Amino acid sequence: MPFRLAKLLRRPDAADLPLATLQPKHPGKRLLVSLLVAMALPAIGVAVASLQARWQLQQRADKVVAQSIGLLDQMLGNADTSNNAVMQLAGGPCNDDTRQLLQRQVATVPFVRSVNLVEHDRLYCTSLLGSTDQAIGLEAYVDGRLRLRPGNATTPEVPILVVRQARDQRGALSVIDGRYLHRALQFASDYSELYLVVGPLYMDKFGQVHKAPVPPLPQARSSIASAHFPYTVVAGSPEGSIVRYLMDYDLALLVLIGSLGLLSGVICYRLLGRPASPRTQLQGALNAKQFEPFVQPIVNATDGRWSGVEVLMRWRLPGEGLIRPDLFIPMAEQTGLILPMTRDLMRQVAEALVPHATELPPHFHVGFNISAAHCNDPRLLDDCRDFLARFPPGSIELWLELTERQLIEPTEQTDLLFMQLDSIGVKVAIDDFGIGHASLNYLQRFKVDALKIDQSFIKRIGADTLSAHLLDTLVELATKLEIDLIAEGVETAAQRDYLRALHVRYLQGYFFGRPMPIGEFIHAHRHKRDTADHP
Ligand SMILES: Nc1nc2c(ncn2[C@@H]2O[C@@H]3COP(=O)(O)O[C@H]4[C@@H](O)[C@H](n5cnc6c(=O)[nH]c(N)nc65)O[C@@H]4COP(=O)(O)O[C@H]3[C@H]2O)c(=O)[nH]1
Repeated sequence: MPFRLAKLLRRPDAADLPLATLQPKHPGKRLLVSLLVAMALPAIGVAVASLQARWQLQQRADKVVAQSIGLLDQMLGNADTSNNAVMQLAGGPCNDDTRQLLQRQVATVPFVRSVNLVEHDRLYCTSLLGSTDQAIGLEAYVDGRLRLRPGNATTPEVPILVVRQARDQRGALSVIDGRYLHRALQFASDYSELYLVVGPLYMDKFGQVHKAPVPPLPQARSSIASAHFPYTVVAGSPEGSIVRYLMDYDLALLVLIGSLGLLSGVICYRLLGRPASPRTQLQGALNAKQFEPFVQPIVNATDGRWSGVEVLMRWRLPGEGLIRPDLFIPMAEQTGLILPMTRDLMRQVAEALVPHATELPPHFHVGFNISAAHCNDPRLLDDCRDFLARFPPGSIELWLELTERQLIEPTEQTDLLFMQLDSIGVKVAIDDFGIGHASLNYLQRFKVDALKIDQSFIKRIGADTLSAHLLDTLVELATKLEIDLIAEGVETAAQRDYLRALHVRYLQGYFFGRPMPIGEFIHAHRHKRDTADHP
């Protein structure tokens, strides 16, 4: 099998594995968000409509109270006029002339039903009956001026409002018919109540008089006390009036808003069900710090000691576990996100390794994979400089491994970058060497410190003579160019022995250790050092 084909079979092309399949699934969250969106619009709509209804009812109540007060003050003012007109008769005889004068007031003054004279708190002359003798019940008059009654002896079913005027022991009483009062309270709408309150009694909008406290009117309440007489007019709406108002006037609008809310919830549910773009997913994962470094030991072939690590990125996706890099690295390279992802990886590795730098052998290799995009990004130099600066001098060697997944176009800029990297001591290795045609170009163009022999060559050790020859040739090439060799994918003792015999300097593979979190690596390294266990 040609090597390139073998390589493709070993590692599926990430472009064929849509990143969307890696998307975390949160059906509950999706439903919840959609429900919230579906409810948001109706909730706002109902809140606005309620506010508007409340405002309209309040405006209406204020207006109605002012209108009623205006009309009632006018009626009571008329009664006062009648009282004034007959005051000089109070205490005098109640003869036909007196009665005629009283009746004249009734006939000429609007709203006044009867006019009466009082002496020593007893009614002794009325426009209706002439002479009489009745106690007026002064204590029932509010401020000695006004008395609301559900009815009297003449018309027990019809409420009356008595307006009193008195001087010394004499006085006049003018009576306003309750039916006029009732008219003044008819401005109230279906959604509100309107009360005329006189002392402990009140009249409602139906003309009924009640001896009880005014019922609570919690919504759109308005009340005005007359400036001229001891009474108050109260308007307001009982609990539930706003809902009734909305149902009567805004039902169609509310149904429309509800339907729009439902529609937006359905749209939201479908949108949330759509996979996010790979870039969005990767960016989200980067923001959520879901990429983390694993390290795989690189072994010195001669003595079996761990002389370095290759840093391999892992994506810890909630609900999915660890994701292999070949499922997301190609997309990260295509979107350019590989640059910030690698920067973050370098930061994490430095943070985790620096505290243990003294435990590691001197010039410990730390290798990062870099892509074509890095080679056109001048910040790579700063990132490498920052990384090295965090370690004690001489404690580590920073290696950059170039792959062929995306071809590096050699330009003046890349030449300069590689020169600068070399000047700060960064080593460059060509990854997966031997399987792609660009490897040799890289070798010619860039100053390369090491070649990593691709795993496919190692796997075939002992399988056929052609592979053995190819491997020998690679080793010969590296020796001639005075470049270090690293063999990756070493899985058996036979492979190790073969590579040792060829004087390949560094070995990497499951035979020595799988990629692992840095904490685990430090632990394993200590154990190896203390037990001198070198396979
Ligand atoms: N069968 C077998 N496999 C072995 C053995 N020893 C090591 N491996 C695997 O071989 C791969 C070696 O890394 P690579 O060739 O640079 O290939 C890497 C590298 O090209 C890329 N990659 C990983 N991390 C990064 C990164 O941070 N940046 C970039 N640009 N690429 C990365 O993803 C590729 C795959 O990485 P991994 O899945 O970690 O796979 C790793 C490692 O787990 C072995 O004995 N047998």
